[in-house]
Amino acid sequence: AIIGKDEFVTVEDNPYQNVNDIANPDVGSARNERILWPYVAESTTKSENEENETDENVNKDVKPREKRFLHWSYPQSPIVDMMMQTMSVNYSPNVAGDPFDFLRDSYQLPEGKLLEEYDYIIVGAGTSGSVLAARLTEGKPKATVLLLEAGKPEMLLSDIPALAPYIKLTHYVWPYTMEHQPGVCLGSEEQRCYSPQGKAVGGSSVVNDMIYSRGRPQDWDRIAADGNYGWSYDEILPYYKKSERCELRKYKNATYSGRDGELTVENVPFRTGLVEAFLAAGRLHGNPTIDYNAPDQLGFGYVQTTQNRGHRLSAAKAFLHPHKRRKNLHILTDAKVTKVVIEPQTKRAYAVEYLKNHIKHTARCRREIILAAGAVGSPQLLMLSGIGPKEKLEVLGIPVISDLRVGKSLYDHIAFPGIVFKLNSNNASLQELKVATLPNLMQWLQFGDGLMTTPGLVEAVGYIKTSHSDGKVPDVELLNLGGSIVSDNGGAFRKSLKISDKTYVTAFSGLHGCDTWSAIPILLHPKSKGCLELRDNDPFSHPKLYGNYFTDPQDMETMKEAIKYVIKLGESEPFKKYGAQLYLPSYPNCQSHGPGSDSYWDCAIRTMVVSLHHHVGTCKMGPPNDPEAIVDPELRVYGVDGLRVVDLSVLPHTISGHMTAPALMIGEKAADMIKKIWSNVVV
Ligand SMILES: Cc1cc2nc3c(=O)[nH]c(=O)nc-3n(C[C@H](O)[C@H](O)[C@H](O)COP(=O)(O)OP(=O)(O)OC[C@H]3O[C@@H](n4cnc5c(N)ncnc54)[C@H](O)[C@@H]3O)c2cc1C
Repeated sequence: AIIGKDEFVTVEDNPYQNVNDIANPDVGSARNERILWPYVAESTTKSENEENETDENVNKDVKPREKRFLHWSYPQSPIVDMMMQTMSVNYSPNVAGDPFDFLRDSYQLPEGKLLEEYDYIIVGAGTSGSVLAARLTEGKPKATVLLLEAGKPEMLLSDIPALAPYIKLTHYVWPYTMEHQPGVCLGSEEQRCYSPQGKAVGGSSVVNDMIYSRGRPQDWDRIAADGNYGWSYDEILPYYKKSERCELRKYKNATYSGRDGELTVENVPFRTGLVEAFLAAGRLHGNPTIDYNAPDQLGFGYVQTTQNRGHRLSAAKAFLHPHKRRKNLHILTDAKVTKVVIEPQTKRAYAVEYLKNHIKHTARCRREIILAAGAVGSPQLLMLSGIGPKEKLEVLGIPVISDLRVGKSLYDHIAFPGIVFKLNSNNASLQELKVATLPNLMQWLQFGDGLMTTPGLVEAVGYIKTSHSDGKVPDVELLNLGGSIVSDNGGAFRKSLKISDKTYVTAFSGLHGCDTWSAIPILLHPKSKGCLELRDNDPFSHPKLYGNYFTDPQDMETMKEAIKYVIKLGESEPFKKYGAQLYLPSYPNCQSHGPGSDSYWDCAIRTMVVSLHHHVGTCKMGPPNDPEAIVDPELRVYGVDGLRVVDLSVLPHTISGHMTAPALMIGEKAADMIKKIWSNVVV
């Protein structure tokens, strides 16, 4: 049964909800009994926006739950391939000496060897690079593409949404750490903020939290108004729609959603009751419950994710895996590009150097080299290849090809995961001991639903404008969790943020085993500007990343206001039934500040601030008269022929949302621009 507005599932009755079960009670309950999951939900709360939605309509929209084993559409490893499709072993290793290679997906060269020369070389099979490669190799005439990726293909474990925090601790990331900044990230290991990026076929989409959000129309219109033709919201919307296959329960027929793309966007099939409290608290404070990607509405909404029936859908799985046998698409994994080779006289990029199995290779290209190595990898490669600030390159002994301000701007979304409410309930929040069970794993394997589908605890997203916003776009996002930083008792969640043992244990260990709730405020448009520099001329060194967080004092004020807003939500009526009490951690370095005082929050923020790893701006896009621009609005590098950058590094500043959807959109748009330019050339 679905209960009425303003009523809530009581904590004692039913702490958890499985959305599919609610929609299909007949199918759901029987199945759940069989797979031993004890917390079968019977009810949920209707939001105000769901008033018109009859139970019948909801049920009609939701696909019946099916077993997945026998018809899984994109198997994840050769072993699974083998189990599901054939009885014969057709596996040959990708990387000699990698003991886990047999568990990973594999990308073999279709005819076993590389070509002498390619039409396009793409560096980085990440979020943008995957979609770009897929589009450039589809249709006719058949252009040849070499896609070079430093990381490895994904595997079954990276498919499980609940394991997102763990994946960030594996070799599927470049473990970048920001340079030390006094007074910031005081609670992080070595007092340095951690900012990993994905290193995998699929890039950061293999390690991210799967949240799908597109930013506000005004974000894109602002970018266009700065002289970037083709980037207004109306012009980019078709590219968002092109990738998307919208499977949202309520909004799949929205005009701004895509239905025929490869990237499934769906709600998480599992929710705790806490998300209803968050949305209800939002409504009480004037935030309607909406589709937060709707261009004309601002408010709170259930999280939308890049999952396909409860499995992570990385860019690789959506755009590369289905085309791995295309003869004109050659994908090399574990291949780290070290340099773009540019003819010094003509300034034309014609080859890349890369290392695979410790052997240096050169790959040549006829038309274009496209860097899609991400907001850290792409500027690093440009500078190693002689494109960057002259004075810096000369110091490092790198011959200068084009003197551009590469890396001079670096923006990021930063967040504060330290607001925790203690609940006087049992089983209201997600706790690792209850999530990480064999029955839950079996449920996920069989049906792709249940607790394993929760993406790093995130259940809803809200956008607000503080008194510091420009009035046009929200300046804060709230990430609502079905738990908090303590939900795994100091395990992968806080380790993936590199919060130090000392800080964590002193501040939070008192909450171990307790039910908790948290919402994380994120600064969407920090004014503080960071930068990126080469550490040296070794392509294997990590570049220096300077966050310069809170160097503009307004950022601190915005964050404090956002924290107060979350506290207001947590103290409002919908959370009363959970007995929610704000917990003020005693951080080791903040003990001289009265708990809850303004200076306490200042200190707490400086201790617990974390990066959301949403770097942008390092290869800024801009018109020719922009002295900071690295690429033009068609993403061509100024001063060099045959070289583009196609990833998030080109965005001039942050947008009001997360970054996967924009990275895919950039890949789609770039593919169209490139195809158009070369459309008259016969291969
Ligand atoms: C831990 C984490 C969580 C996140 N959570 C979310 C979220 O929930 N929702 C959301 O929308 N966004 C999220 N993001 C952000 C988003 O996933 C990324 O910003 C986006 O995917 C970046 O896309 P990209 O194409 O620019 O780069 P990437 O996807 O990072 O791709 C770059 C690729 O280039 C490769 N590469 C780099 N250098 C070289 C080289 N020299 N040679 C060969 N290959 C190279 C890398 O290995 C990588 O595979 C998260 C990011 C991270 C890291």
